[in-house]
Amino acid sequence: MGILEKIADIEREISKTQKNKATEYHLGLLKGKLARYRAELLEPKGSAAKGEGFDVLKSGDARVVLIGFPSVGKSTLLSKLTGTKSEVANYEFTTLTCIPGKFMYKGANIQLLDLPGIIQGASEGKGRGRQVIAVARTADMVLMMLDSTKSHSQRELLEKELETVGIRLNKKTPDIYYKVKKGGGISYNAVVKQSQLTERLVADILQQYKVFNAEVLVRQDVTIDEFIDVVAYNKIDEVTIEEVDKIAREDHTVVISAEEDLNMEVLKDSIWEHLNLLRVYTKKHGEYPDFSEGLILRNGATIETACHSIHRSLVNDFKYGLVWGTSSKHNPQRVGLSHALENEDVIQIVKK
Ligand SMILES: Nc1nc2c(ncn2[C@@H]2O[C@H](COP(=O)(O)OP(=O)(O)OP(=O)(O)O)[C@@H](O)[C@H]2O)c(=O)[nH]1
Ligand SMILES: [K+]
Ligand SMILES: [Mg+2]
Repeated sequence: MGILEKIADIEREISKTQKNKATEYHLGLLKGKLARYRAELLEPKGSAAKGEGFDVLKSGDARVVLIGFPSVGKSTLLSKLTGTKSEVANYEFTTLTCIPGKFMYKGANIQLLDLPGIIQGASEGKGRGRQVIAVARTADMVLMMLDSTKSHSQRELLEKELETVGIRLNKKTPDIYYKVKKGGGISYNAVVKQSQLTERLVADILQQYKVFNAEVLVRQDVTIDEFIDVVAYNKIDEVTIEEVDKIAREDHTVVISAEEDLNMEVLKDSIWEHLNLLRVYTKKHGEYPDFSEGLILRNGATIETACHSIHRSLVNDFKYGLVWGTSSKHNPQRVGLSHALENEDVIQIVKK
């Protein structure tokens, strides 16, 4: 009998078995067996090793990837947030490939990817570890998901697993460019005013990597806060209010119940915050801004970036821009292409 048939057999038996005290033990055994077979399906063999079903086209303004141990509720969350159906079941390894969905928040189109649960040893290729991790690398943000009913050591285990493969949590790669030189020490150049980074700090960090001569260019304000990831603790409907309160106090944590629809807006908001996207509104001369639509831009965007996202050739016709908002010194401020935009700015482009 093939493995798929064995799985189907057990699933049939589970669905036929009435759930009560007397059958509890038997059902437990069946679920364990099912999880083992499904784990086998996950082991890369032959063509499956190439990662079929994991190559999902990027779409939207940003990509968020769900990573967590089996059965924490990743697929439940995907279904809830995006309306895309991803199989949900109370046994491990229900999801075997990458399932994409998308949701809109504050005008941004966010792609959310559901993946198989990762297991300890994923970093060495266990389960679909390699494929899952390869997908995680393409993400703008990794959303770590944990089960509130399980031991708190999970968080550390998961972080360790990801750090082993170089997905450094809470430490998003900042936009720093450096070129190693033969001599001359460290030459440091920041295009944007730095609130925390200093030449000395950069030299110290590089020294740790045995780099003593390099040309360093920093293109954004590198702050510690930018490196923070979001951890979602699911199934809070299953634990006491005291427990929820305790978990919620951990850093960068959102407590949710995907099934009971608890705190979904808070989660979406943390995702938005974490992605560091900007929403900028455009207006035409003599008209009110269109607040129903906006341009979704990356952090660090300028008037030039905004022009590109409005129309390919707009930059060629650009005379000057007008800006109302927190990035302008007065309202409106007349600006050039290099003016850096901030969230909720309103802009008007004046053509030649
Ligand atoms: N009580 C409770 N149960 C939940 C919640 N979210 C998911 N579940 C249940 O947890 C089980 C696993 O959910 P899934 O969404 O399949 O979990 P998963 O992380 O996608 O699992 P794998 O794909 O197998 O790794 C199912 O029985 C869900 O009904 C929740 O918020 N509260
Ligand atoms: K599951
Ligand atoms: Mg799943």
